[in-house]
Amino acid sequence: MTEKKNIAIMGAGLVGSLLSLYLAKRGHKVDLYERRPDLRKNVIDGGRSINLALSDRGWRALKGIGIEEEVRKVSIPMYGRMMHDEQGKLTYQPYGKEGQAIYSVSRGGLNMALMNLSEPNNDITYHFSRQATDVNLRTNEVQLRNTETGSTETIQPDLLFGADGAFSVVRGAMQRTERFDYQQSYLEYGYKELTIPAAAGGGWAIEKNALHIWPRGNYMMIALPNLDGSFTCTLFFPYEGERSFAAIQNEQDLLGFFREVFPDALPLMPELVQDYFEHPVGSLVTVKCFPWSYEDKSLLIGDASHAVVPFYGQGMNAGFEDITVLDQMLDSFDGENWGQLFEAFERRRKPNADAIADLAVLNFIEMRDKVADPRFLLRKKIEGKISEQYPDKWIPLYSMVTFTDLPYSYALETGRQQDKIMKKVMKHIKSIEDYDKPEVQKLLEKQLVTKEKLKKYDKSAGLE
Ligand SMILES: NC(=O)C1=CN([C@@H]2O[C@H](COP(=O)(O)OP(=O)(O)OC[C@H]3O[C@@H](n4cnc5c(N)ncnc54)[C@H](OP(=O)(O)O)[C@@H]3O)[C@@H](O)[C@H]2O)C=CC1
Ligand SMILES: Nc1ccccc1C(=O)C[C@H](N)C(=O)O
Repeated sequence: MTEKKNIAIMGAGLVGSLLSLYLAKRGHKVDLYERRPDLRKNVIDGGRSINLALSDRGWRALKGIGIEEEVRKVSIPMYGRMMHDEQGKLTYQPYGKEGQAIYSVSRGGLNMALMNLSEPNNDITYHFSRQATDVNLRTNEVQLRNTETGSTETIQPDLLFGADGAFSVVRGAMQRTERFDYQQSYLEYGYKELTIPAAAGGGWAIEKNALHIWPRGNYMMIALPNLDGSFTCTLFFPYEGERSFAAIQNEQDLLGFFREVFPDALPLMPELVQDYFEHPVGSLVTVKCFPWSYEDKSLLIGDASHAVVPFYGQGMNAGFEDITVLDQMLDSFDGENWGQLFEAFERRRKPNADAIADLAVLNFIEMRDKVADPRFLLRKKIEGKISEQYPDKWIPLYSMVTFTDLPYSYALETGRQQDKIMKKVMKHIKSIEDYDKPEVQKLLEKQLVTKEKLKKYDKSAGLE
């Protein structure tokens, strides 16, 4: 049995809260420190939360502590993308096979569910309005400031987990150590949260079980359904340029722009002007760093070690998968050398974190631009056919990422190979019927990734 440790987790976001349950389950005493007040008692400042899309990796981690079913009840399945063109005409692209979906959940709601689940556990204690201001990695001392009273205190846990998000203070301390790699990049786009309220008679004003996209080339708006009948919309828009946040200065600019490019959405958005001018513009950052740990004392997890842009809907899922992997590794851990465990963990997760970061940026181009192209949609249909015909040899990239636990790095690499094959295949395709043409079938037989090859991925990079 592993020695019982006093563990401190910085940040009680989704990853910190879930991690606390997994660690307490193993008999450790866990204290969480969160700079925000208790979100169950306070309304958190609105206007800056992109809706979450839970998919298989996230569900697996929730299942591990037995709350999958509870969360499923408050989530809305989205079976595909619904594209709205400039005339309001709709096209649809399913995400996967029949019945496969990603699930819209509210960040606050899920965070609260995790907190409520932890609270009765005597080994888990939440400390709200406590901001970590400095960390001494060598002694594992953390300075905390009470954001309500201004008082300060110092804690010294046995183990420290940095689950304090993209701008992690724990990581900040690691950045000041020798040979710490750190890279941060911002997109030239920001986002603004807007709303489509529930329809007048109740219910959803547009298709409930889809993720809506208004793809417009170099920018887009999306909408994800909420339980109360509303949709949370997010406008992803350049900071500068002819069509940009900078170009919209007043109500007239805003309404003129929406009338022209989102004509079917405008009548559904009575609060548009207020939302737009009141809500801040959020920035879109990718953070890559290495290592993620310091000796046998501290480990970064979730966004603190790998913040990604939201376009694949995988940020939370990747953070939750960190926990699944760590938990698996704890199964065979002798309880002795935490430093070794942390190193093995970061080595295993880093290639996957890098891969999902890159995939997320690529998915922005797909969502804002490619999905408006009929050739792209045809290609997706053809891929669906290939996968139906050769289920062991071809899982589409989106499905590998979203509906399997194959390592993200494997998905990225295989996706690149598939892309090459699809370019050749599409030369012979004008309509879906062409799939059965002998030249297409012959090409596929020759080109297809073999069953063996599909299986041959580096297991050390991901789940076993
Ligand atoms: N839907 C959304 O709006 C967002 C979704 N996410 C999703 O959640 C996923 C998992 O995120 P996770 O890794 O949990 O990170 P999060 O950013 O969600 O959570 C980190 C938590 O730590 C708090 N925090 C930050 N700095 C300190 C500090 N110095 N001391 C104490 N607390 C601190 C943060 O407060 P604060 O928030 O005030 O910084 C936040 O509550 C992301 O990948 C993303 O997909 C993340 C952010 C926003
Ligand atoms: N949750 C999100 C938040 C912001 C932007 C995209 C998403 C998605 O989930 C996109 C989805 N995976 C898609 O590819 O259509």
